Amino acid sequence: MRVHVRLKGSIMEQVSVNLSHGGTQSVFTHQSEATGTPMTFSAFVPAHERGARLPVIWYLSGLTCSHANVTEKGEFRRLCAQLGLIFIAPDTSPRGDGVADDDAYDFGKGAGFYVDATQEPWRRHYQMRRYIENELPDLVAGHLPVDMDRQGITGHSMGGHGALTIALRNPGRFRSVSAFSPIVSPIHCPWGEKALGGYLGADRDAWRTYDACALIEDGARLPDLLVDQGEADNFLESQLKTHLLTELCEKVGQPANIRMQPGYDHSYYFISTFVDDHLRWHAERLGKSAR
Ligand SMILES: N[C@@H](CCC(=O)N[C@@H](CS)C(=O)NCC(=O)O)C(=O)O
Repeated sequence: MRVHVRLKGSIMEQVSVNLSHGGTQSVFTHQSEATGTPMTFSAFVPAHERGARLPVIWYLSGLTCSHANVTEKGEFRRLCAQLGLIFIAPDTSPRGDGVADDDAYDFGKGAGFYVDATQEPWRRHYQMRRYIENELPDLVAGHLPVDMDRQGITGHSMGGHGALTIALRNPGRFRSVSAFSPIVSPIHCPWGEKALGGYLGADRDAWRTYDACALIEDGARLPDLLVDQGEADNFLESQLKTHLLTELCEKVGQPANIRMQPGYDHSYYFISTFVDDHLRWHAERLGKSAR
């Protein structure tokens, strides 16, 4: 079934829709003004009464991912249906033949790092901050039954970095913030140095607004924070460096529940194990659904 939904002059195409746990799991595409490309995202909407508006969780994915990874492997739908949470999963970069790319998995397509690129050849299409912070919320608010006063944000790895930095830069927008194995300080790890250097140029001061630890050091705060991190994650020591966030939160009095989980790795087996905890944690802070 393909449905064209037209609103406010924009067209969002429903590429697929499947009934699941009584709600609808859809995939949508639309032409993005921010990236200048078609963009795809998935949306789970629980069963709800006509006219009801439900709280929304934004889930930002990690390196190499599209909307599909968490949609297929995240195991979030049963509890989202029970708790009445809409779950939105965007893509991680612009896509298409005319979009600049790199052979490496950690730069270019699938690795947008949720920044607005300023450098060539990236700046034309790699405008993921503007897309995630502004364009997609406006589109979703206009088309789906979301209550934009009850938003939570989470993400995995590069997407955990995205969730933390977007929440820190937009105080008051998100009532709940969490992350799975986030990159807590891209300024201090090879993935981040490569991406921020490539997309933003050599001036490291320009990177700080894309670094959760730097934003907290510069005074930004979250309502509170839940993080789960596997202790058997291959990327923990070299890239994720969870201890930097733990120590900083303690130092500046930022409330945070940062949990190290013995034996768990970086995969969706880990995420799907703890996703229920995160959804309940968000639901507690987003209040009861009106349904
Ligand atoms: N082993 C991966 C490294 C990248 C990776 O682990 N990506 C994580 C996010 S940082 C992921 O979610 N991958 C997709 C999946 O597991 O479905 C590769 O080289 O492609």
